[in-house]
Amino acid sequence: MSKLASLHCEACRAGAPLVTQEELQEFMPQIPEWCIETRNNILQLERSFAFGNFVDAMAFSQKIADLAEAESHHPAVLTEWGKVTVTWWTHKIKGLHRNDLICAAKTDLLVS
Ligand SMILES: C[C@H](O)[C@H](O)[C@H]1CNC2=NC(N)=NC(=O)C2=N1
Repeated sequence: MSKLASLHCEACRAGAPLVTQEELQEFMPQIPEWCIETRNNILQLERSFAFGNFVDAMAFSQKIADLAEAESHHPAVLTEWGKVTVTWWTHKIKGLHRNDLICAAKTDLLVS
């Protein structure tokens, strides 16, 4: 298990620090399948997962929901036939927080 995946989220609060470039350089190698996207000037972590059908995609989506509730940190999830796209960012600070890196790493562990 990566160091990131062993961590837990802290409570989201306005004014929390955005993830730094140094933190990105340190942690992104632990989540190599994830891309950093910028939408409406908000940095987001995004990865797609492939499945053989819709039922498996939905089951994986439920695992993500369970993770989100456990960490009180929630992604955007697009569930399609054979594909789930997961996007993590922190709404309160309109950008990336360490929580998002942690949840991306934990999301990778959900793939059976
Ligand atoms: C009250 C509740 O804990 C907060 O609104 C949490 C819920 N989950 C969250 N998830 C994400 N991704 N960003 C947030 O700012 C956020 N805030």
